[in-house]
This record gives sequence, structure tokens and C-alpha cells, in this order.
Amino acid sequence: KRRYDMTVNMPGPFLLPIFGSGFIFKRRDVQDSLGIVRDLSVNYGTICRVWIFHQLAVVIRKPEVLETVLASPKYITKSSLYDFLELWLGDGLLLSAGSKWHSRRKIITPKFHFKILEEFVEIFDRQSKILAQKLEKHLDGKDFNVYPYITLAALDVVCETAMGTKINAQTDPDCEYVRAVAEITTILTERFINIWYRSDLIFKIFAPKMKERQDYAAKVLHDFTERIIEERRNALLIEQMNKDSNAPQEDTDVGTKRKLALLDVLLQSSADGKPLTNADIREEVDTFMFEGHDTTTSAMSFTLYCLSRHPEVQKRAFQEICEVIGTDKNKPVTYRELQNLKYLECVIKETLRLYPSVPIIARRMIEDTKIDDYLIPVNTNVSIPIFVILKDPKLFPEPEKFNPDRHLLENSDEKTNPYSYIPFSAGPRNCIGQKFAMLEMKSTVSKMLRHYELLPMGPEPIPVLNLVLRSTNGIHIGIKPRQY
Ligand code: HEM
Repeated sequence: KRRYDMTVNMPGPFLLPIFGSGFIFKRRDVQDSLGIVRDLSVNYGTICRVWIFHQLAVVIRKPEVLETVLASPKYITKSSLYDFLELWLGDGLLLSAGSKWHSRRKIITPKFHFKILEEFVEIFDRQSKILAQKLEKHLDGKDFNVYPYITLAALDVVCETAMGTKINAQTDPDCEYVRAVAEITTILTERFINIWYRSDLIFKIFAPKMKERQDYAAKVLHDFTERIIEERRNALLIEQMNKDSNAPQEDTDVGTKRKLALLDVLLQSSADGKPLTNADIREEVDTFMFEGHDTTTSAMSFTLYCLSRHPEVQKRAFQEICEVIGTDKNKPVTYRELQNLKYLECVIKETLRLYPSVPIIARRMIEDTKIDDYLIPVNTNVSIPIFVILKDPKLFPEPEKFNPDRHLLENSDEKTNPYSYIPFSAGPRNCIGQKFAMLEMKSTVSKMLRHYELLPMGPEPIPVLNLVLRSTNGIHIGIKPRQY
């Protein structure tokens, strides 16, 4: 009653006793969660409220208010909508809150220093070379779904950079870890779409077989991460002993010459004076495995799609690649060259504007909070519909137009108002992997353009929010060998 009274003046759909506005789901396919949120934002203004039974959500897309929410260190607690991810990710960086989140963010931030990212360029390049080879079989003039190929490449990249371990997903897609990632992603997606299944109890009672499969996949993933942590911990100890005894150091795959993976940073870190335990490290590594591959897969697949449908943009991007990297398609790319692919960066940014990998984010208010003219009650989920904001005509004129040039301008919105162009969110809880992601995406997309001309073939994608933005019918393109 108190929460109802507090939000009674806020615009929002009609309320029925007990059910609240649950009927907004009834009229549509639940898969169309983006459509539901878009309609709410369009019909009820820049701030609106929705009651579903006893749960209250407030949807905000007003730029000035967004800044208040995203920039403030006070509003960093994630909404309960993220809870079902915990079984894989534990209480890692994406889900944690309070002092735990602060101390972990401090430990992990140096991993994204440009010196470390520079070392990863070799990995990006090697994996995208394999990807180019894998796509050769589609030089048959027919369209194909590029999404599954990109998923495996992104998985290889994140495994090697986060854990310092090769799983060779592209060459061995049938390995147990890769299958478990696919299985858990499918099941979590199912639980995301079917909101009843988000409750552990309902899921256990009504989908016992799926629950069994979910638990098995989670166990495979956790066991794998734990084994790697243990191996790296031992390798570090041996390194340390060798250093102490001045013995010559071996250059093994896990030796000192290897690149510093996230795992190494965590193994050498401590929180409150104590080293992190294997369980602490596991949740962070698992978080990176999830956040670091699904998001980039979505963005890279949609970028290839956009390039295939806009030949003039593709031509300009390819010209830039020839100028910056040269015309030898097999030459490994460098960090500096990737930095200099400015137009390609605009292409990726524009793709993320139209197809943001993370279309909605949400916070939970841990106390009554004054936002704009409203006092929002404690425990309200505040949702930020990134995909609606990125198509706001006031912020992005001709919002449906694919126009990478809008990001070239000195006075582009992302510079003048970082709280409008927010595919990576903004403020203290923004995406920690943003620079990593941009480098990986530039490396992979440029490699594709160096090998292939992308052709506008196959059905148009049907974007849908399934954990990240995907397409219900895949992302189809055609390819032919690139002529220099
Ligand atoms: C196109 C690629 C990507 C996009 C669009 C993206 C987007 C986002 C967004 C919107 C958030 C905020 C989530 C929220 O508030 O609920 C986020 C957080 C996060 N991202 Fe990314 N991300 C991308 C790639 C990556 C990569 C490659 C990594 C790791 C290597 C990564 C790691 C993380 C982590 C750990 C967080 C949680 C940060 C925190 O809460 O402190 N992301 N990302």
C-alpha cells in the first residue's frame, strides 16, 4: 500500500487489483520483451511505472535523470532480474554490490590497462585468422548464419585472455566446456524468457529435467574453472620458487613469458590484506567468460550484417583498412593499427546504437530514493531501456538510419553527453571490458573484410532479447573472396 501510494501519480499502464499491469504480457508473445518495454516508454513518457503482482518496476529514459542514476555511486545494486545468473556467475563483478564490488572493481581495473590489452592483440589476430579459414566453406554463393562461428571465436578469445588457457572451441566445438557453455546459455535464456522459471522453486518443480541439465552444465563449467585456477596457482608458486632460487626459468605455456591473463591478476591480488580464495577467483573468471563472449558475439555478428547491407559503408571501411594495415591480408595486425581504424570504430559504434548487445539494464533501489519529481520506494527495480534511448530522435536525429558518420563528429553525442550514447552503460558501473571489446571487434571485423566481401544475402534478422540481443532466425550474410 505504501509503495502504491508513493507511485500513484507516476504515469503507467492501467492497474488491476492484485495482478497489477500483468496483462501487458498477455497481449504479446513473451519473447517480445523489447516490444513491451518500447511500448511502455513510448506510451507513458520518459519515466513510468509498472506493477506486476507485488513487484514494482520503474522505466527511465529521461537523459538528465539517467545521469543521476548511472553516475551516482549510491545506485549500484543490481535488480533482482539478474538473480538467476548467479548459479553460473556467483557473486562476481556483474552481480556483486557494496564494498565487495568496490574492492573487486579496484583489483580488476588494471587488467584493462592498454599495456595488457596490447598483448592480447596477437590472440585476437590468431583467432580471427582461424575464423576466416572456417568461413571458407561458405564461398559457395549461398547465405549462411554467421552467429555460431563468431560465438566460437569469441569463446576462444575470452578463454585465452581470462584464463590463459586454450580451449580451441573453433577447431573442437564438441569439447565438454564449449558444450556446457552452449547448454547453460540456452537454459538461462529459456529462464529469462519464461519469467516463471526465474523462480528457483517453480523451475525445480515444473522443469526438473531442464534443472538437471542446468546443474550438470554449471558443474562442468565450475569444475573446469577450478582446475585451471589450481593449475595456475601451482605454476605461479613454482615460478616464485625458481625466482627465489635463481634457477633458470622455463618458458612453458603457463610460464612467465605468457601473457598476463585476468586469472593471474586475481591470483596475485588480495582483498582486505587476504589473498583471494579459489571460490573468489572462480566467480570473477566465470563472469568474464559470460560477459566477455556473448556480448561481443552479438555486436560482431550485427556489425557484419550491417556492413553486408550497406556496401558504400563497407567500401569505405575496407579502404581505411588498406590504408592503415596494407593489402597483405595475412599480415598480423598491430595494436596501433587497430587504434587507427577510426572509421571502422564508428561502424561498430553505429551498429551498437541500432543493435545494442545489452538492450536493458536495471538497478534495485536499496532505500526510498528521490528521482526527478518522484520518490521511488525501496526495493523498486529501476530499468534503463538502452535500446530505446539509443533511438531517441532528440538525441540521434533520423534514428533508424545506419550512419556511422554521426560518431565521427567532434560534437557527437557520446562526447557532449556520455549519458546518451550508452551501449556500454556509463558511470562507475559501466562495462569494464569496453576497450577490450572494441579492440577484439575491430580485429575480427577487419580480418573478415580483409578476406571477404560481405554480401547482402539471406533473411533479415529478427532481434530479440535473449540474455543479450540475438536474432530469432540467426544473422545471415553471404561472402565472396576479397579482390584487391
Ligand atoms: C560489445 C561488447 C560489450 C557490450 C555492449 C557490453 C555492455 C555492458 C553493459 C551495458 C554493462 C553494464 C551492465 C549492467 O549495468 O547491468 C556491462 C558490464 C560489464 N561488462 Fe561488458 N559489454 C561488452 C563486452 C564486455 C567484455 C568483452 C567484457 C570482458 C572481457 C565485459 C565485462 C563486463 C563486466 C565484468 C561487467 C560488470 C562491470 C561492473 O559491474 O563493475 N564486457 N557490459
